[in-house]
Amino acid sequence: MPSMDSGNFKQSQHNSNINKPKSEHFARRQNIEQQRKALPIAAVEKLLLEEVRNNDTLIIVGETGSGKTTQLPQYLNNGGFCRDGGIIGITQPRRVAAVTVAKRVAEECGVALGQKVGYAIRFEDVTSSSTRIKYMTDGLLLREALLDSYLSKYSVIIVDEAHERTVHTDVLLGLLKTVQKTRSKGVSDAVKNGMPLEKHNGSEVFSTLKQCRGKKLSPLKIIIMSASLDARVFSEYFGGARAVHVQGRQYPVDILYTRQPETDYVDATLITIFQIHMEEGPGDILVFLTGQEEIESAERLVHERLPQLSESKRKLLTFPIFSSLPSEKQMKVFMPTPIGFRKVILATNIAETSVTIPGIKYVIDPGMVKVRTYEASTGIEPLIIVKTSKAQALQRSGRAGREGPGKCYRLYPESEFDKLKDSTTPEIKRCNLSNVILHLKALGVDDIIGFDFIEQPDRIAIIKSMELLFLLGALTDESKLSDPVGQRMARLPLDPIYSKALIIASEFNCLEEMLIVVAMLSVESIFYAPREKLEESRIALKSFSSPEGDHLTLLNVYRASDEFLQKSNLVNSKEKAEKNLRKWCKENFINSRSLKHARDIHSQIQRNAEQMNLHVTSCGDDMLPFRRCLAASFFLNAALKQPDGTYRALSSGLTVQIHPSSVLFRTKPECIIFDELVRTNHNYIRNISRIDYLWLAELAPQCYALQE
Ligand SMILES: Nc1ncnc2c1ncn2[C@@H]1O[C@H](COP(=O)(O)OP(=O)(O)OP(=O)(O)O)[C@@H](O)[C@H]1O
Repeated sequence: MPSMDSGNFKQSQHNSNINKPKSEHFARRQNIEQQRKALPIAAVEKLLLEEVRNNDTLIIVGETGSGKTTQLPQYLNNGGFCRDGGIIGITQPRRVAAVTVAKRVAEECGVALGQKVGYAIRFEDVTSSSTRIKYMTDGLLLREALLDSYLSKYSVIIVDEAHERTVHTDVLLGLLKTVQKTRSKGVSDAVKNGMPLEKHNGSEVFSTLKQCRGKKLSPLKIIIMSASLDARVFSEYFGGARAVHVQGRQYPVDILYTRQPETDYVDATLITIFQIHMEEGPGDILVFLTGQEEIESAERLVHERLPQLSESKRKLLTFPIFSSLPSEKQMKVFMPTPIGFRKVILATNIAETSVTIPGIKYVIDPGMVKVRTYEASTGIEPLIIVKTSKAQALQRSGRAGREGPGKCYRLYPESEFDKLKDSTTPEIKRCNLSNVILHLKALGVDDIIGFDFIEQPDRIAIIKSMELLFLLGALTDESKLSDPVGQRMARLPLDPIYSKALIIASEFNCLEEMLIVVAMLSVESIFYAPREKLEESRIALKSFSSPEGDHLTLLNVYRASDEFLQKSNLVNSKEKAEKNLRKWCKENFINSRSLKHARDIHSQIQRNAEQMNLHVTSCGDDMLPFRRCLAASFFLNAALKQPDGTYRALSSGLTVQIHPSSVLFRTKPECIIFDELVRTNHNYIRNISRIDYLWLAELAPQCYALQE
């Protein structure tokens, strides 16, 4: 076993064990040490190190829970791959995995988080100059590449959970391939030029090289990892890279199927939760649902049914986890369950890979997932609920059996499992590519169609997205990133239309308003209207609503909540003021979780805007500049009223209808812009504002012209 670095342990300020009695702390460390030794991967530590030394690219496939994510980076660090200050970077598709795994590994190493072991996610960097093992999201590493195109501080990059094939993972793979080639070329050029090379860990290190701008670079080691990977695809992409399999799983997981298909999977989920609770032994339950609304309604239903149980059986706690939940709330699911209680975690696929949630013994998997799709012909990105792939089902069951034997209840017959797709369609094949293109252009990749993607995105989707970027002014006639609009848009972590709105809002003197509106548009449903209180919720909405539309209505809600919070802060503690705000939200039928998320996004994007020297000024009481600014940025989503009361979306020609939740549902103005198009049984448009038709030709002449 490699020796554990306990050097920082005693001085650590942040170490969670610091106040624990010595004996308790010692027992926990011993326990962790034993757990580490028992992991299947521990038996092949030396072998894996040899493989990494001998291969610049390695693919590792191993069962869920075998120890890949937590152990391999530690083995590499102990094996000398961080000598000379190199960092081992491990990417995860999701923030929650990056954070929780980093915490666990810091604990295993006995160091304070942010020292030897750290993490970085968008807007949160818990690393320091001594960090050697760094967990991060794949999106974050891509952003780092904008600042350092050689990723020169990394000696090894591990792309974890590569089977998920997020759009960020796919772009990252292409980028890493180029970086690896450039860095290796640096070495071979150095050899050609007779430059002395030092041998170290099987890699050559060179000290001065013009191509690398004098930076000390070693060839980059790339490791692709997952439990459910088609190793062949990745191996071929990396020119026949070596693939190794880590055998063995830690604890068995019993898989149970239903006899018949379920007609209502949410109801079947509730029945299964209570069945486990009543009939099975101790252990927490992890449930996979498709989204915030489904989770919140399942949570309500669990609480409605609890009083029907005997008093001793009512000790059931529910915890939701989905991506738009503020991170401190997400972290609650990782807290130990109080003695005598059973915890039910209602999660989206955010908890599907990499994470270990302590206490989970039972997993309920209805087999469904919500995905965004993209129709290049109309530019619509509908969210649809589809069946999971086999790879996802495997990952979900893998969340049980991490601390002991577990059970996974798949709410569909076994014959259905056999029919599932092996893996999920890569996101790059079903998403709007404008963000990817913006990013690649900012990285200096001009020929997008020629970029070496692991799987080529649809050509029409590329062309459509380029067209969109051109119309937004992000690309020049030569398809280069424009300066400053395109350059600035690439720096903002938002959808291109929102980025454009912020950039031009500073010219219209309404950036203060636009920052709020973009933050509010970035979260799921601010308003909620329970069926039994529809009339009351309508009255509440009226007190905020603006005759100009939903954007100004959202602005009114944000400002009213801000005013309330500020007043409350004057006479209360911070906690009390926040509690009062939640009460205020409830009274006004506002989703307090979504509002909190919007407040976080607001402070983040305001910081971005200030860093870019954009002027954060307000248009005051005159909202005309703000509405003109909406027209100048959302012009691609403009629509005109038809005689029958429906609308024609001007850029796609689609017939659309105003969603009943809009404040303009009854007024139906002549010309509008909208934020999104949702496809149910109708093409509904949501978040709408009234504009003047003439503004389109004036503010977006690249798209619209006045007819003589
Ligand atoms: N936060 C944690 N608390 C308790 N045990 C943990 C924690 N994180 C990891 N473990 C233990 O370490 C084991 C290995 O976890 P690790 O994430 O390294 O596995 P993995 O092979 O990467 O799995 P996956 O493919 O599911 O991500 C887990 O099965 C669990 O027993």
